[in-house]
Amino acid sequence: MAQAFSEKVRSGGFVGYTGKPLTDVLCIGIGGSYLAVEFVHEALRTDPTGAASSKGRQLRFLANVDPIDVKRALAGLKAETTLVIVISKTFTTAETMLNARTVKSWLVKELGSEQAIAKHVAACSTALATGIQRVETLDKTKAFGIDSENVFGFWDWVGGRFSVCSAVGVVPLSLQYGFEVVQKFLSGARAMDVHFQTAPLEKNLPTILGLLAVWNASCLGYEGCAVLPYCQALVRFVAHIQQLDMESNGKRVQMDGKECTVPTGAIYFGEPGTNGQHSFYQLMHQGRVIPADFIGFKTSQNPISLDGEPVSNHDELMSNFFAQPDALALGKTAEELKASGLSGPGLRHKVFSGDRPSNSLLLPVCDPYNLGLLLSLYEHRTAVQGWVWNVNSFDQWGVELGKVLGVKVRKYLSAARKGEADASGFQKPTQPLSNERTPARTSAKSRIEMIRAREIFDSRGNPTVEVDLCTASALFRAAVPSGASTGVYEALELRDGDKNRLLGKGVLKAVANINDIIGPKLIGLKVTDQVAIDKLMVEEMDGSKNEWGWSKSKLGANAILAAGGPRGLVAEDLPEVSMAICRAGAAAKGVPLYQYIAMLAGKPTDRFVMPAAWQQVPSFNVINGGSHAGNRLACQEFMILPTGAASFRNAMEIGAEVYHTLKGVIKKKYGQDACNVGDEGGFAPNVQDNNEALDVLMEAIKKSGHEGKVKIGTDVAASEFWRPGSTGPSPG
Ligand SMILES: O=P(O)(O)OC[C@H]1O[C@](O)(CO)[C@@H](O)[C@@H]1O
Repeated sequence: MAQAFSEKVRSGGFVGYTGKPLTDVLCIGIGGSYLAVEFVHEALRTDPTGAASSKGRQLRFLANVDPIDVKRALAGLKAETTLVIVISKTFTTAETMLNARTVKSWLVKELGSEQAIAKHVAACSTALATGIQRVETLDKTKAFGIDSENVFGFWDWVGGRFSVCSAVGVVPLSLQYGFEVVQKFLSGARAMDVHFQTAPLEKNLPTILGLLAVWNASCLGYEGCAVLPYCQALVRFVAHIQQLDMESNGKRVQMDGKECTVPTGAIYFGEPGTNGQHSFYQLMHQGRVIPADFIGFKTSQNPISLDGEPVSNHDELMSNFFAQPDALALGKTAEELKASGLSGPGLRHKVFSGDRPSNSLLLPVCDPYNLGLLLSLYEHRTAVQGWVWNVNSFDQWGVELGKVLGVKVRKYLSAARKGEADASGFQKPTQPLSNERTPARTSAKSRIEMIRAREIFDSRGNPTVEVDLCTASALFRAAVPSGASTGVYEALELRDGDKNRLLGKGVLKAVANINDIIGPKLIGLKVTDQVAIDKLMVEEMDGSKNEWGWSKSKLGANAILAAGGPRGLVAEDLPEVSMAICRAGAAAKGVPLYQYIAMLAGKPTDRFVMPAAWQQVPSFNVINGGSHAGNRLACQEFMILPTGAASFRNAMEIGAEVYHTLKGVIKKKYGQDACNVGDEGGFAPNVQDNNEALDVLMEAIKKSGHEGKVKIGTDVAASEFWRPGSTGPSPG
């Protein structure tokens, strides 16, 4: 079937939707439905027979679900002349099916009709193998629009990584190189099958190689295995062997379900020689012991001999092929180095321990037949190891968990793009990553889209941090109070300490911490996830602590506060309340800020002293003491709150009237100079104690005619005047 189809396509008997011959083939498949086919294709590309039989044709692969791979695979292809082969044993593999749908949409767009799919898409699957699967898979391929005539089956007991000799490899390779070339490849594979089946064990190559692999991994404990083809045409061979061996034999339990008692499998890697020599061979010679397979060919696919050169280019290559295993095995002792005249401190660096195992496989030439031999040799070698270890080399449960979790993440991403999505089910490191990865930032109102900080100056001329936080719908701005007084429980704000600028009080470091560290981590997070965000900033990103608790000294309390936790109370039972995020959170919830903060703190709002009708009571800071003034008053701030006002406007009027009446009272009692104001605009008369300040204030309230409508509030800043061991406030 594959032969007839490939011949028809190659001869122009089967043409595309617009009647043009199909000269280009794009294979869509992954893992075992891709790697070996690409390896053989790469190897045949420069084989003279392969090169001749594929003239004017292209074979390409699309495996990775990364859309970049789509771009690369389609670059320069014309839909009219392209035949797509969807290769999937199950016809369900997520990456393959998405890539197939993507390319299908390209075909339909380019060719202008869904009908084109029957002419431009074929499939290799377990479609025709057994009754049930035939029906199931043919349904799937049919639903995709593929003509059942162009579905090529193979047996469902063939594992993907062992499937290149089935339709999986035969269809695309025959299309590219002609069936005759592929037949030679198959006969090489068959010859190795027969050898494996019939040769006595001591001469049985796959058995010997398989046993050596077990010996190296399980008895000698070597974890790696380097596959080193001295042939550029085998550039994708190692990738295939990596899957073949690691997916087959990297197992934890044996066939009977019991735990494996020895390590199984190995870490396969490699590069064609001599490239690898200039890369990882250093470690193989003087670092870890890594068993290696050297693969070489007596004759090159592309022989070159230059006049005047001592050897041909292939001989040059093969000199390395022969030299490297010797270097690994024999090494070089210090004595040998000394005997050759070397001495001094550098000598030890030139010692090679040797005794490093390797196999050397020398084949005649890299042609279709020998490629078949090589492929089959490694397939059987893989099976031999599995039998010794008593593991099932033909299952791959290890890839399942990631697939299942991938489905969960996919669901999350899909929901996040549409609106709300909850990342809390993921591991901690995955949560911010998945948020970062969701640029739609989902529910426009509630996701942080941008955070930008800057240095500003407060009313006292002190630099402080201001933050702009944007969601898709609004900008929320917060500036950090930069206090004159510092409570002992306060977290530690970060100042630049550069005495040449702003007396060391600059906050450019804190600003940079927001712009470069905090901000990027918060993009995409929900503004209503206040507690989690504060925890993230305070505990994970900053992480500093002092005797009182989280001190925020690393990133700076001022940096964290602008976006995150409060100026500083480190007491554990207080919620970390962010300013900018908090404002955005309140807006997202549609409640006033005070109510939102109370909600976060788990506190009721019924005792808030504000009329329900207008919600906000201005608080006027009218008498200053403590660190805010140079008087003897210990208490830092006395405030008036016009809670009996009829409206906000009325409250402002009352506040202003009391304030100016107070000025008159103070002037009369203490003189004009007592009307000077303190740090925050309150008067700073030279009163002797707190009671006297309250008396002055009460007099002003009465005099202004607002008695009964105004409450008095204070911010005493107690830790500024109460020192441990002292018996009372000082001063005043
Ligand atoms: O051929 P399918 O069914 O698309 O599967 C592709 C690959 O995915 C795996 O099942 C898991 O990686 C491989 O074993 C297989 O080769």
